[in-house]
Amino acid sequence: METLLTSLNTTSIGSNITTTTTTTTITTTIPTTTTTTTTIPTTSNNNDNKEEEILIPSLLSSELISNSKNSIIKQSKEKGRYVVAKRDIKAGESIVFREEPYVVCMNYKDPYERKICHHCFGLSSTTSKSMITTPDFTLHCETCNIVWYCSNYCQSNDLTYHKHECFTYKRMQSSSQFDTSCKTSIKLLLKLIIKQYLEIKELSIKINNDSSSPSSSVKFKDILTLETNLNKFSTQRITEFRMISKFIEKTMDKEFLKIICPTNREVIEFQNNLIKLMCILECNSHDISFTIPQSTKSSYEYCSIGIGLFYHSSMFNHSCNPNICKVIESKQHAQPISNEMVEYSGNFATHSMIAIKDIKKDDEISFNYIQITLSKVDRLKKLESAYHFQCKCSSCIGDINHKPSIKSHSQFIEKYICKSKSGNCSGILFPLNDNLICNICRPIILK
Ligand SMILES: C[S@@+](CC[C@H](N)C(=O)[O-])C[C@H]1O[C@@H](n2cnc3c(N)ncnc32)[C@H](O)[C@@H]1O
Repeated sequence: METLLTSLNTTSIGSNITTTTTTTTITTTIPTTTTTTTTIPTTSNNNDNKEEEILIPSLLSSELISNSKNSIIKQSKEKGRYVVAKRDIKAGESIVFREEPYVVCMNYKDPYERKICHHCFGLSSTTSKSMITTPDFTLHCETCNIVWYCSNYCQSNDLTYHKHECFTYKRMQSSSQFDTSCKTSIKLLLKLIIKQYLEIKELSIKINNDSSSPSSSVKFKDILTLETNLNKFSTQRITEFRMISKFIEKTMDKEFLKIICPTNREVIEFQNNLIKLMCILECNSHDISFTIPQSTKSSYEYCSIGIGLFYHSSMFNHSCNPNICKVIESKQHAQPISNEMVEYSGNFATHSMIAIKDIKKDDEISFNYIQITLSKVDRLKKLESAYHFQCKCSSCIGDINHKPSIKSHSQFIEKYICKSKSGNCSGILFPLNDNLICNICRPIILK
């Protein structure tokens, strides 16, 4: 069968920030989505031809974000939902603070797959200056040989997911049907399905125990409200999605599938849902990128090592002239948490959306899904093919050869690059409570 070249590739929705001293690039990646018609409210019901902006307070997503003191969600027919500043926001402030991924996975066959824990995303060494000399983990799944862990703790916690995905991983290795990036997307898709399964199971336990502990976190039903752009994908692409869907259905544990889709009708729904989920992942997933130490002294490279789906961060639209960027709290220094470091809970792929410019109340808050240093023609082409929209941002309207200024990015980096560790840490400082913290060396730096 034909290889799915670049299938479900993670096109980055992200800001690219490059430092001069190190090669740090902050890239947020939201892969393209396909939309499901039912759950996403549109403005078209009553205003078919009007480009009217409306607030959508009743929408799940906006309920989840409603606690934000910084932003509110609006919607237009042309741009779908988008985030708007509720008040003046200063450069350096966090817009969505410390959002943990709903699902996350390491890239398939990533060069660093044995040096970054597949569960917590912590690095195998917190001191090594070079990834070449950083030791490989020894703990791994001996059945599939795809997942590697920093500790028994992470391995046993990951089992909740891994026991359901291991067989598919194994089959994926010998399959020539899909390319590497497609296999990464399949990994993330599996996590999404397993998460759905775990939620169903959790719910039934709660019902049986008559427990009503409320949970405020993002749920699978919220994920289904993300943009899918379903009708905008080519027939060929949907055919590719169907192949992936069949592969997953064939390789996943039958008992497991029975829980998700107990009836025949639900099996068909499951197949259609997989297509929808693939669309959602394409339009909404983010690159997980870390600043990785290189062999040259004080040199770092920002590398994409995985992908994740972040619900709240998926509400931000793209602009080639962005006013926020995403910073991953790479937990490279997870283990040696000392008294002077913050207590950390959560996944190391947790990220923050940070203002890189002063933003005025009522301004749209957006970041760049793709590299803004590309030419306008290339940007428009990429956004259209990967995210299914025509960019009409200030940088795209006008001169065909115009390249957006990256001055604001460099200025931001200048100000928010960590200068600790004899001035060569090169992490990114992000706000935590009333302080700033470096995403690499993690000492608190008072604002
Ligand atoms: C991550 S979602 C952003 C939120 C989305 N608008 C929604 O309603 O859920 C990405 C999708 O939003 C739309 N989008 C993002 N930026 C846009 C822009 N500048 N203009 C028009 N549509 C945009 C595209 O359909 C894109 O695939």
